[in-house]
Amino acid sequence: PLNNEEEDKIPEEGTITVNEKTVGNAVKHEFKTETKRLLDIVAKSLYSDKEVFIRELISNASDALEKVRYLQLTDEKALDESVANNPAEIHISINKKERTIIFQDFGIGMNEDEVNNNLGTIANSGTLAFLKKLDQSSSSAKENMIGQFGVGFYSCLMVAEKVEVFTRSAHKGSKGYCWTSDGTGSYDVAEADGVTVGTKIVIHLREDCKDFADISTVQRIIKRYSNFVQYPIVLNNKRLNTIQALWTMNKNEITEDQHIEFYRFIANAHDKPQFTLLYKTDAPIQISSLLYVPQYHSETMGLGRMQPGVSLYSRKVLIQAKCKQLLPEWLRFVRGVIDSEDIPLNVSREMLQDNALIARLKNVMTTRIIKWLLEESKRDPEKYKLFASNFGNFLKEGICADYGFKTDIAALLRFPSTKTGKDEVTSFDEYVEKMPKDQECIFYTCTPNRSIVEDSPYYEPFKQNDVEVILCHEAIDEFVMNNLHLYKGKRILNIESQAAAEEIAK
Ligand SMILES: Nc1nc(Cl)c2cnn(Cc3ccc(Br)cc3F)c2n1
Repeated sequence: PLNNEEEDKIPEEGTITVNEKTVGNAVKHEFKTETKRLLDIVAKSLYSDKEVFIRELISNASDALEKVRYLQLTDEKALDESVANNPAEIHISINKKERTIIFQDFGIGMNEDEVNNNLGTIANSGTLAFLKKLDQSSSSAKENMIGQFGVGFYSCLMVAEKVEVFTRSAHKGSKGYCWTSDGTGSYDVAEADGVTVGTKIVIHLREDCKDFADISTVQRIIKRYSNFVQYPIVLNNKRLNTIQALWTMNKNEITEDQHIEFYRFIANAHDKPQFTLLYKTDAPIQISSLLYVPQYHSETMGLGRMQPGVSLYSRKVLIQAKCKQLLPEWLRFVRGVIDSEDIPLNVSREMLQDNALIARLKNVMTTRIIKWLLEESKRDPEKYKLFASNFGNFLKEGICADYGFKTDIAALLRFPSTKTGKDEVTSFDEYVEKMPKDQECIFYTCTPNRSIVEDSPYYEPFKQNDVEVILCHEAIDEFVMNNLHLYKGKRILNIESQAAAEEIAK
């Protein structure tokens, strides 16, 4: 929610005027049937909530700015002179009275062909084929860029009773065009004068979508989805996006204060992170991630179950906040961002459920997080001991619930034993390392405290043979040890079991 002075700061009235004039007659085009079907699919299912049209148009504008900046660097002389004086910004202007929201970018713009084809391109590849490709994990970034441009734009037809697009390509000598449609069956294209290089999209909102002409609604949506877009987003003359997408920077460029600020922003937290991981990889999928382990967590204070806290981004644009499918439940204490350009921007909440790519992303990230925690345990054993004790329950849940990573998670556990000092702990690896050569099992006992073990008859033979016994004080430990059952080939036995009595009698 906006606090008052901030609300005051943004003028109510939009500042983008529409002075373009069409020249000559408009050419009417029927939407190809494929296009119409795609329109329906997009309007009805592809987007879980209408508000994402703002994200989509901002993303198109950002891509368009990227393209013109690239051309300025590589082929300056091909560009219209006016380009050099245009701001590399995205302007959004809303007008409550007229019920309009206008997006203007000073990007690469479109020529007549693109105006006609960018919408058609994806429909040409067939609606279902397109949607299947959208869902495929292998689709490369450039492929879904087309999808991005085309489908993204469609989304504004979900909220519009009429759309006017004024665009002029940045390439020297290009004419300006005006594309208009009410999203039903056809669209008009006409040449236009007075068009600035780039693209201006004037959306006349439907009655039931007038909220998108409300300043605080639009500000909230932009902050939520597009807060990390690399170009300034100016809403009614107020610059919005300020926090940098830290995860795209290099590790040594980021200060600890930036981490703390970013962590508090994305985790909506007030503490500091105790562990930080900046992880990027290009194969098997492109991932840029910045993850944090909080200092504290709410489950110990019985304040209810922590909600998963990692958000899914694609090229700095939010896809899904606190996405449940990104990590297994037992890692719900991890906070941060996972950004993958291979995820189609338009993927909807439903598609995340069984998306093959998401499942692979989850596997890669779970493996990397376990490795990260193991590294932290070696970097600072004392600090890690505190983490293992405060967050041990999450790890133990991972062993009981999460197949495939049991042994790796077990290596992260820390327990006292009959050989550790009072406040000391040991690990399975340490236990196995210290074991006599001929010992083949790991022994443990579940006991409320250490002193009870000393007098236990079961412990007697282990004491005699100076065999270390792991001490488990938590109820869940019995399940953990049973579930684990083996650690690196060593059976894990409760000293009260028959098997243990046989082992120690050898
Ligand atoms: N902002 C922006 N800039 C550029 Cl360069 C392009 C290229 N395609 N698109 C999507 C799109 C396609 C057709 C129509 Br009509 C409108 C529209 F937004 C773009 N949007």
